[in-house]
Amino acid sequence: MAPLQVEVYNPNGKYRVISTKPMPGTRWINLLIEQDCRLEICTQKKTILSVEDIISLIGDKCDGVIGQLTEDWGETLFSALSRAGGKAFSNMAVGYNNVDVNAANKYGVAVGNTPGVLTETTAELAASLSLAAARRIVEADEFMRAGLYDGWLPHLFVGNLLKGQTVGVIGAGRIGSAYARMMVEGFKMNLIYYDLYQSTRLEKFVTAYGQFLKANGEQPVTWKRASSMDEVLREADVISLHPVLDKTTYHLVNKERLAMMKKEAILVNCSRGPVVDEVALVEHLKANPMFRVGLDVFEDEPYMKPGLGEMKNAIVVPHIASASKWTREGMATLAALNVLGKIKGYPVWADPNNVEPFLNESSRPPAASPSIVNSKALGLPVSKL
Ligand SMILES: NC(=O)C1=CN([C@@H]2O[C@H](COP(=O)(O)OP(=O)(O)OC[C@H]3O[C@@H](n4cnc5c(N)ncnc54)[C@H](O)[C@@H]3O)[C@@H](O)[C@H]2O)C=CC1
Ligand SMILES: O=C(O)C(=O)CO
Repeated sequence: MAPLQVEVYNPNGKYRVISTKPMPGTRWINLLIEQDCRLEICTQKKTILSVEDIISLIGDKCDGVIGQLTEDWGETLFSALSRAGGKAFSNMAVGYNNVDVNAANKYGVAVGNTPGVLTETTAELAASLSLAAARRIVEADEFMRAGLYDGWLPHLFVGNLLKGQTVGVIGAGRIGSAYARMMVEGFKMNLIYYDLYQSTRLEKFVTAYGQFLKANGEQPVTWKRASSMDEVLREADVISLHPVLDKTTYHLVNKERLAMMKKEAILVNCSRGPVVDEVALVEHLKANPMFRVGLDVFEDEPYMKPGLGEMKNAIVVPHIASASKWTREGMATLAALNVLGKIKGYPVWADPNNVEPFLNESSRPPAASPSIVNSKALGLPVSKL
């Protein structure tokens, strides 16, 4: 196999760090090279690197790797990294369903992710898809560009008014809660949510906003924590999916559950494709033309299941929910600092829900790894900062 193309920074650095892709911004590069890392960025023109590609990048000596959510980080890669002396890996993503954390534990490799910095950006895309679906923006845009508009008509592209409707959130963690707040405050929707845990902050937010509306003579918004996911599916007009992908959430939305939803409901997925049974979804879209979806993620990325691309009632975008400049640069910084922190023997940041101090460009980041998902399993020290 011919060696993959790489760009090398600080060739005489003591620690060899690989990034399997070029990432936005330069701060992450500077932070690594200032701390004695030789950085090799793979610049090969190939969107998804195979396990063999990554093994060849790791080579005989490698201290840490920054990788992507499209890569299969399992036993083979962690054993290769460990043989090369590596102790650190970070996904440039908050989701890490592409990583076998048990395999990483076996080889003593720390696994980093990038929470928080993408919360609002991802929630904003979910909100955009919700609005685009409710008001049929993509269909209307295509109609206009096709030269079909010949004058205003009372029935032209009639959609749904969100105000006063119910928004349903499944997985009310960081992103799900941020999305819920946007839809409740921005569009005065009532909230129903389902999560394994209670989201007290979210509940307090909706209560306070409802009181504010009431004090101003408006209809107050309401919230409800559902006791089952099915309750959300039956009651909500717009449903957005934000859980992690694991065994419990695989095909969470299947044929039976689609059938429970309102005929004119909107379903948004900015979590992971396999949370929805996409074949069942295509059938449901065909049978229910007023049901609409906004999808950022797909079961077999980069592919769509047959028929999905032809459905007028589906809006599809290529996994761009975290794609704002600030967020992507911040993700690169967090991923680099996860790897650097482990290499330098720094402790793990105590609160992965507050990574702001790492993102402030005018000061040095704390001497810690921002977010290591297997820190407990590896018994890593926690920062007291
Ligand atoms: N489309 C995109 O570009 C992006 C996708 N994501 C996806 O969004 C996911 C969530 O991210 P965060 O909000 O930061 O994570 P988080 O950990 O704060 O939230 C996930 C929530 O899902 C809940 N959950 C887990 N299992 C569940 C179940 N069976 N039923 C209902 N809820 C369940 C958890 O209790 C938690 O509150 C990531 O794991 C990732 O897969 C994240 C960022 C960008
Ligand atoms: O962070 C993630 O999990 C993504 O899907 C991309 O931002």
